[in-house]
Amino acid sequence: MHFLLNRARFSSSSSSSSFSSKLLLRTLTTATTTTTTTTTTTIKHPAARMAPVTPKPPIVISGPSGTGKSTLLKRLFAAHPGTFGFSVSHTTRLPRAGEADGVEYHFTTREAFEALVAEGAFIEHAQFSGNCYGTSVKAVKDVAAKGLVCILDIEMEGVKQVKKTDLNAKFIFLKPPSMEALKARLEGRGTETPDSLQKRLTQAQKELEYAAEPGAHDKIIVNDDLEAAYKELDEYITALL
Ligand SMILES: Nc1ncnc2c1ncn2[C@@H]1O[C@H](COP(=O)(O)OP(=O)(O)OP(=O)(O)O)[C@@H](O)[C@H]1O
Repeated sequence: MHFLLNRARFSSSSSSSSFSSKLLLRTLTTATTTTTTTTTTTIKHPAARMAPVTPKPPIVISGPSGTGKSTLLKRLFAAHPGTFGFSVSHTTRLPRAGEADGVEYHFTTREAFEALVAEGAFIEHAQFSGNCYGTSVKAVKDVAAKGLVCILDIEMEGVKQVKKTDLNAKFIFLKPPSMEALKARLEGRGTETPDSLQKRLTQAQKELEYAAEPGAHDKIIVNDDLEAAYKELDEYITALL
């Protein structure tokens, strides 16, 4: 549940109140699903002779709580309007007034939700305030199918789950300059109790150890100077696009 709550905090500072945006699962792709085989064997229309568009991979950004993921992603989204798409999460909670199935969420029963869990449909799922929430692999692919790029802002366990899927994601790790700086940022954000601060710092240590494993991530960015970190992130993602 820890990582989902993190996303909830992110969302509270964003314009949307839906859980789907809290998870920040967004598909970054410009592609259709046309394959090379199809285009070389069946095309007749001139447009179809063009080189097939390569699907852009979802981009997973992870890093300890307080390292600056939300800060950098907000800036990235603002700088590239129309590039990123939001995935729609599943939830067992009832729709609120104005919420439509398939828009804010895929509203589902607990039985249906558990069936999806059993078949391994979710990248991550958790309970929050008595309701289940989950982000499915299909939800990420659905955004990609709309011609948008997906960013998944998740923690270490989510990263490991994504690696088990066929999403072919790219993994960026945002690293704090030091544990002291991380602690200062979390304290400065004013969102933590002494207990939650300690939990986040303990978890941060685990994330840093995982990130040190060879091949855990495709790109590691140290968020020391915010401008420099943003530039590095923007350049890396732009190159992927
Ligand atoms: N390079 C930086 N230098 C100093 N402060 C920073 C820097 N980057 C982010 N911050 C500040 O650190 C705090 C934590 O950043 P942010 O909330 O973006 O972290 P996060 O990784 O999204 O955390 P969580 O995973 O808990 O959502 C914020 O108050 C932010 O303004």
